[in-house]
Amino acid sequence: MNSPNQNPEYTQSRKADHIRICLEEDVQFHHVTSGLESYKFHHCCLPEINRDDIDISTTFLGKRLGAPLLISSMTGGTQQAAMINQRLAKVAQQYKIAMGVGSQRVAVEKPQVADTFAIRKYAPDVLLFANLGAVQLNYHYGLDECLRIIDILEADALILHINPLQECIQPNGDTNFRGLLDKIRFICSNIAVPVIAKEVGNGISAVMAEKLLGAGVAAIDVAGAGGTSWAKVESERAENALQKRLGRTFADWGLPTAECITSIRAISSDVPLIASGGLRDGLDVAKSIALGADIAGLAMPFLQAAVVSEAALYDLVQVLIAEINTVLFCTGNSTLNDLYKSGSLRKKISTK
Ligand SMILES: NC(=O)C1=CN([C@@H]2O[C@H](COP(=O)(O)OP(=O)(O)OC[C@H]3O[C@@H](n4cnc5c(N)ncnc54)[C@H](OP(=O)(O)O)[C@@H]3O)[C@@H](O)[C@H]2O)C=CC1
Ligand SMILES: Cc1cc2nc3c(=O)[nH]c(=O)nc-3n(C[C@H](O)[C@H](O)[C@H](O)COP(=O)(O)O)c2cc1C
Ligand SMILES: C=C(C)CCOP(=O)(O)OP(=O)(O)O
Ligand SMILES: [Mg+2]
Repeated sequence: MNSPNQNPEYTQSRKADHIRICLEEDVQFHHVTSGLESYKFHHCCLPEINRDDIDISTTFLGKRLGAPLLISSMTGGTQQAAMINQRLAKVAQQYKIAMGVGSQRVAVEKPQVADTFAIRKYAPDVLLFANLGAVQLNYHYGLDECLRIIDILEADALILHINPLQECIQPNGDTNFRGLLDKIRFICSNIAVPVIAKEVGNGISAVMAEKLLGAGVAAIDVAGAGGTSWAKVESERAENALQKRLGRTFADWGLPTAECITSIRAISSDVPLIASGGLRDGLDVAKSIALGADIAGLAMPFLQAAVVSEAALYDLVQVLIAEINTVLFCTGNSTLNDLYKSGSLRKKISTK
């Protein structure tokens, strides 16, 4: 008999739990922040540019984006998830921003739900990321499964998410992480699309980024601490007091997003770098870019808008774009590259 964590119905119901818990419970970090609030842009009173001339387009992994934004990997596998993915894909296409889907393990275990991830038809021009837990490579998954999930999405890249803390708290979580770097290396050298290594809200350090890049990973999504806490989410799913307590104890564990961005950019000037984890507005996005990220991902804000309506998603992206443009205007920069090079972002002196 299958253990619960290899049971397709169990995986599918976990996907539904994740959406419900994220929307209904307070699962944000409380005591650790993204670190972005410690930075402030230096205001420029005379920008000497026309706001209409500002250009926030960029290129990531060879594809042109209208703005440096990513809808972070979230969902798939249920009817509600299909609706969410469809809405997200349409807004991504409208604004030419990047998008990831949630872990496609459920589609491997239960092929009937593969179509809940099949969003290419709604987003023909969008940079799309497939998604799988790296740990599955220790649980009978290999090249075939990776190729299958890339194919479902006609994805431009494959995200391997790395989530040791979440798997520790998750009832029946997959916690054998032994030897994964070599398995990631094998996948990287045997598939045609780039592989992105991504955490889920606890951050990737410079040391680990270096190892992952050495294994052939093409890009890093830091998914740092300060936003959605997956220890809290899984603690809400706890089946006993120990699991509940474990989730509480580690609710605020991880490396803040700002720290991950600066430390990884310091060891590599050219690694394609995604900032995410606790980014909540266009100011956070602009700060991330100024710190060295190429694009910035948000999960929770997109989920909250997606369950309201497609119109709410259009509103959200418009606001994010207006906020990024306003930062560029009020710092006197016309492009994202100018912003990065300008030194407009300063670390605030602690007043404590
Ligand atoms: N670490 C955690 O995850 C904790 C979560 N909680 C949850 O908060 C709710 C209310 O708690 P209660 O005991 O009535 O007391 P309070 O709401 O008065 O909070 C007591 C302490 O817990 C912190 N806290 C409250 N909510 C959270 C949260 N969601 N995440 C992290 N820290 C939090 C508060 O810090 P601040 O207000 O500065 O964030 C405060 O220091 C309960 O649902 C409880 O499960 C409670 C304690 C710890
Ligand atoms: C409902 C939901 C489901 C998620 N599922 C996945 C997933 O399957 N794979 C993954 O890599 N990350 C997943 N994430 C994590 C996000 O991509 C992101 O790394 C994390 O939530 C931190 O970003 P945030 O603070 O903007 O929410 C999920 C997030 C949400 C809100
Ligand atoms: C939800 C997040 C943040 C990552 C994936 O969680 P799961 O552990 O539920 O994903 P799979 O095992 O189904 O890949
Ligand atoms: Mg998992």
